[in-house]
Amino acid sequence: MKHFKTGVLLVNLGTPDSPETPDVRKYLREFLMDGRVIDYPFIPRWMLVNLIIAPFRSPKSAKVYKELWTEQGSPLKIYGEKNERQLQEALGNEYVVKLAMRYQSPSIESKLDELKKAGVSRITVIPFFPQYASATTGSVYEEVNRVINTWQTIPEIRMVNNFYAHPLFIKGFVENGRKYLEKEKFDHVIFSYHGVPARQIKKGDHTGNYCKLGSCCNQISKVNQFCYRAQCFETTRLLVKELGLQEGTYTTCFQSRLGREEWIQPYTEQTIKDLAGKGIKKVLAFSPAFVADCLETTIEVGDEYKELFEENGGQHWQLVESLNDSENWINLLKDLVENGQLIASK
Ligand SMILES: C=CC1=C(C)c2cc3[nH]c(cc4nc(cc5[nH]c(cc1n2)c(C)c5CCC(=O)O)C(CCC(=O)O)=C4C)c(C)c3C=C
Ligand SMILES: [Fe+2]
Ligand SMILES: [Fe+2]
Repeated sequence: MKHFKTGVLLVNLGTPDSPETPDVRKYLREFLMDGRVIDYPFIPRWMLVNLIIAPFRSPKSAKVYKELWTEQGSPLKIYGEKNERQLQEALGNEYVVKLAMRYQSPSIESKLDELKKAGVSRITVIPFFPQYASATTGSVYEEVNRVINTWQTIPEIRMVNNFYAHPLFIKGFVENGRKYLEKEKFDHVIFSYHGVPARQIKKGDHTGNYCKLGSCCNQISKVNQFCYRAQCFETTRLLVKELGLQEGTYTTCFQSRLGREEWIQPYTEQTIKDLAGKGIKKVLAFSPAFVADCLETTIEVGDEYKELFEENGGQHWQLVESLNDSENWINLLKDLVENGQLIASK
């Protein structure tokens, strides 16, 4: 029997082409005009994005992107490109590995086209989001389907949905965090995940009334297996268990709220103020919704939240780096390609 190659499409969110305001504006427009990110009808979404967010936010975001940018470019993209090479090497020449970005470049369409031209007989799509959200994983699925639907011949496609409970994902963050925990004593550990609007979580509840965004998210069951908030809590539980943290010494919270709508809670900013107000002085911060360090980890958690903590009386704030180009991350990607995902934990 002849063997044909398998394609692997790695997809991260995307980043501006440069940290200059026009490129940041172009990125924000494409990103926020996605109906899964700002899920308003087209006209109100267009007005909000083009008349309010893009003009006012772009120069401010460009300023922080300039702090993040390195000589090689945006860390999110640099790590993604390195992961593409690392995974290709780990999998060998039976596979063709390509990296795409959901927004800006390189596009999903261009990379699927390259896989088609390479003659692959099946494709595994791995969105770089540990926890499923409609705004991220859902959006990658939608775009992959849109492109594939234009093809005459549609190959076998497998799409990884999540890996928030995968042992290698947990191991990666545990090993990164342990380095700090073994060196010094922290008063508290924060697990800060990217937030989403509360309404979007409720929209994803297929029963219509199970998720109250409260203690219902404290365990994963058949009913809420796709709840982003519940998946984040599950990641925390698994990390806490492996790290041996005591009850009351850690908090799960949600960062990066945009706009006036309610987002999932507790908010990271409020958590930081509350902890500092209680006399907590030393905090170790994990950001396990991201597999690569980016604006949201390095700048928001690493710099801005550190500043907020110190302004409120905190003394020491330490960010745990993401999986980036680590061996654990490449082993996890290899396992997702070869064995599929493990849904939830026991
Ligand atoms: C971890 C997964 C992510 C979810 C869920 C998510 C939801 C989400 N994000 C916005 C708005 C913005 N996000 C921005 C940056 C950004 N977001 C993620 C990941 C998730 N977003 C990443 C990896 C990044 C960083 C990219 C980088 O270049 O380093 C930004 C842009 C930056 C800024 O101006 O603050 C916005 C805006 C919404 C509205 C949303 C849920 C609906
Ligand atoms: Fe985001
Ligand atoms: Fe929930």
